[in-house]
Amino acid sequence: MLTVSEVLVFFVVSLLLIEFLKFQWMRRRFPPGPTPYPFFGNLLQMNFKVHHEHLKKMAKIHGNIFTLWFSNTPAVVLQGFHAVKEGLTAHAEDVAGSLKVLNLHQEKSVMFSNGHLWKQQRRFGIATMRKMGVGKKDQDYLLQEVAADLVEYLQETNGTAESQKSVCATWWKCETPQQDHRIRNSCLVLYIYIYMYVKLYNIPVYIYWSLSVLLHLSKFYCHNASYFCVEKKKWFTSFVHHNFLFNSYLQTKGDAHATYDEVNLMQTLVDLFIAGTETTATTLMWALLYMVIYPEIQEKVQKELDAVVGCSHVFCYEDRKKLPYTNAVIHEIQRYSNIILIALPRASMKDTDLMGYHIPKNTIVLANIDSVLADPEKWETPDQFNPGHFLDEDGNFVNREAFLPFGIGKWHRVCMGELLARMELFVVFSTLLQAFTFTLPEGVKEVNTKFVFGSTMKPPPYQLCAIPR
Ligand code: HEM
Repeated sequence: MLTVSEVLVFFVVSLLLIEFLKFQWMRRRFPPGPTPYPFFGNLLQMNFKVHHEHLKKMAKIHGNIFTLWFSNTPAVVLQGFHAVKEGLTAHAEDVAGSLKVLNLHQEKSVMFSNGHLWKQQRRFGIATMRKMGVGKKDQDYLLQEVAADLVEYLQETNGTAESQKSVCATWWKCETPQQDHRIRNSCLVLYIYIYMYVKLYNIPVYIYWSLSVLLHLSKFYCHNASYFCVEKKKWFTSFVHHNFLFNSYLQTKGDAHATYDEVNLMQTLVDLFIAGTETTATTLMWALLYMVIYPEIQEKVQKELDAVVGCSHVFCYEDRKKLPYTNAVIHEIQRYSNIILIALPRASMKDTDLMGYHIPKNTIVLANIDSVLADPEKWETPDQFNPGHFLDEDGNFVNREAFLPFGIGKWHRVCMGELLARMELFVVFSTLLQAFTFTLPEGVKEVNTKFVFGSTMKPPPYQLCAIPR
């Protein structure tokens, strides 16, 4: 006769065995991958997070396309340039679904929508950005203003250094009321938010300030943001009502299949805030950190700026063509800092074949951008900061096909703000390096460059000095 505990053990073992066999049965339809454990899938092997180092190890064992199980949910990972390119261009239409198809998100706006709604919102967003001057001279002017304000701000904050005008404030000392270091670290990000986006979208400063603070400090992401929109709808609507963007949105109403409504509008704005603010600001933070770590590269950039355009030049995006070294450094900053390790998760819209494997409909597809930007088959020195990756033997700028920090594909889910971001990075970075030399504060010898894992990979908190040139 079996005791109660023996029955229990038998029951648990049978359950585990059934789960294990179920996994094995389901796995046969997917690309290979590490063995999933009952209930957890591969979560235990991954320490419950998708870390690029884990993915690298798994790709070595299972190849450039493999399956991970998040509990019972399979995700196909594309690793390295060829797999990512094949998945996101040759099969772009098939894997362009957002996670809505898996019922994980409410379908609204751009990032988390599909089909007609996504196309219409995305097309509207791109057209509106163009209308507002993105990619044109108008945006250059705005960015020049932003950059000039930033320079002025840095010049003014030299108060903390008693003896020297030359030592400008260490950046986190800008006016933060709280002492929480995370808030202090956010300061530069917020500062850049305000200056860039207030001007680009023509919205009153205090709105951007409060929204940025809310988004950033309260971790007001995704569903929280929609909650925010719904709860604060009246307030929000009254402010966007006066805005150019809202007006142009309303003008497009009247189409029988139109997806333009206030909730979509607000969610699109939130998407643009989230996707467009932290990314560029984080890249700029890496940019200055690398200039401090590689002073010889900083010096070379400054020499090029001085020789080609001079010290009082006001930069526009077109200037990049005359400044190949500076342009190469900015590209290398993006490649090396690699702030978004994995593209937005997508889902297969139908059964499809990818690199010889069958991918069933509604499977999550993760394109590992990090593995592309550090693909040893595509970069001469993937683990080194080397602007030479983007220069030919004569010092001319060269584009590299594996440079995909914005994703890939002319239309399908590739970053909507790529041009805007490129312009921002070029104009702000060049202006700052023309005006200042960045160094470590006195007494600081070492800098930690191990990124802080989050929605974007940020540098750890650091301090630097901006010395006027
Ligand atoms: C350095 C700056 C930036 C980087 C590295 C970056 C990178 C990316 C990446 C990797 C994706 C996912 C692409 C994919 O899944 O294939 C993305 C999507 C997106 N980005 Fe950016 N981005 C940047 C700046 C911006 C800016 C300035 C904006 C807007 C003003 C923006 C708006 C968006 C939107 C709306 C999406 C979702 C597109 C869709 O689902 O159709 N991004 N970005």
